[in-house]
Amino acid sequence: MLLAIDCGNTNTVFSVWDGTRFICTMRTCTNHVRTADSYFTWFSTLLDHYQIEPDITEVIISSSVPRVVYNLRVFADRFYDARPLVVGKPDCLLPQNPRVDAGTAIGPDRLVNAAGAFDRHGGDLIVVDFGTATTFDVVDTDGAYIGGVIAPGVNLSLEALHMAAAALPHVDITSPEKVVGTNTVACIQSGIFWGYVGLVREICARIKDERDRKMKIVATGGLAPLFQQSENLFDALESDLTMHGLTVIHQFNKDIIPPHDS
Ligand SMILES: Nc1ncnc2c1ncn2[C@@H]1O[C@H](COP(=O)(O)OP(=O)(O)OP(=O)(O)O)[C@@H](O)[C@H]1O
Ligand SMILES: CC(C)(CO)[C@@H](O)C(=O)NCCC(=O)O
Ligand SMILES: [K+]
Repeated sequence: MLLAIDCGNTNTVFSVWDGTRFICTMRTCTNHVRTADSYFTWFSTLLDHYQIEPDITEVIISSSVPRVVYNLRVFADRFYDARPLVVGKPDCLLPQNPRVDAGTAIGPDRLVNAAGAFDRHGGDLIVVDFGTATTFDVVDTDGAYIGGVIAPGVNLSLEALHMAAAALPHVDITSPEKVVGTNTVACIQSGIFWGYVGLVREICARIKDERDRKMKIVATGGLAPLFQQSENLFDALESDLTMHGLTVIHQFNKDIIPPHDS
């Protein structure tokens, strides 16, 4: 079985793929001081809890935080005797090569999203991911990642207001019914929610204009459902898009490099 690991700047997600479906998904905070032993303690405790005994033989990692990769490599090697594929490293090939400015270190999560979305929907896509950052990944007709947009994430924007303004409390995102808030919390919620609705609409419209073609908008990330329920901004909503992309990239590398006998 395959263990797929997606390390974002806020959360790290482990999912076990049995070849047909994800049999479990576990989430922890991203922390570069976490050791291989500590990942295993956390992971095996949850596997015990769910009474799952997966036969993990392969590991793939996508990490937006370069510093965590070392300990995850040690984790894969020590506990599963596996040499992980790491997205963005030269030995991890992508189904389609990205077309961006030379020297650009594209976020592995964006490459993975592009591969996962192309596998499910074909080309000419905008993938919107509501993570620590809100990213837009543009996928060309042939499935290549060709660039996109990076905006601050929803929770980051809420936190920034609280941090910078003495009188503004920490507020959780919600979809307000009205635009005009009649208290401080409602005013902030309105600014963030409707502000992001506008941001998503405007950026997608401008990408379609610039590309001069029809494009499908696929959304993922924790807050995508909130925007979809209220405003129907996306053509598809897929909570497992990054994990799916990891299985696609893993399979692609397996198919082109058949395992040795012996
Ligand atoms: N209704 C909601 N209100 C507030 N937070 C929410 C809500 N629904 C989901 N979330 C949050 O969304 C987050 C999951 O989002 P996701 O995994 O896409 O991004 P992330 O972990 O924040 O970012 P990254 O992947 O960059 O680490 C979780 O932290 C969860 O608490
Ligand atoms: C934009 C984030 C933080 C989103 O997770 C990540 O993809 C990243 O660190 N990207 C590097 C820069 C780039 O993608 O162009
Ligand atoms: K993410």
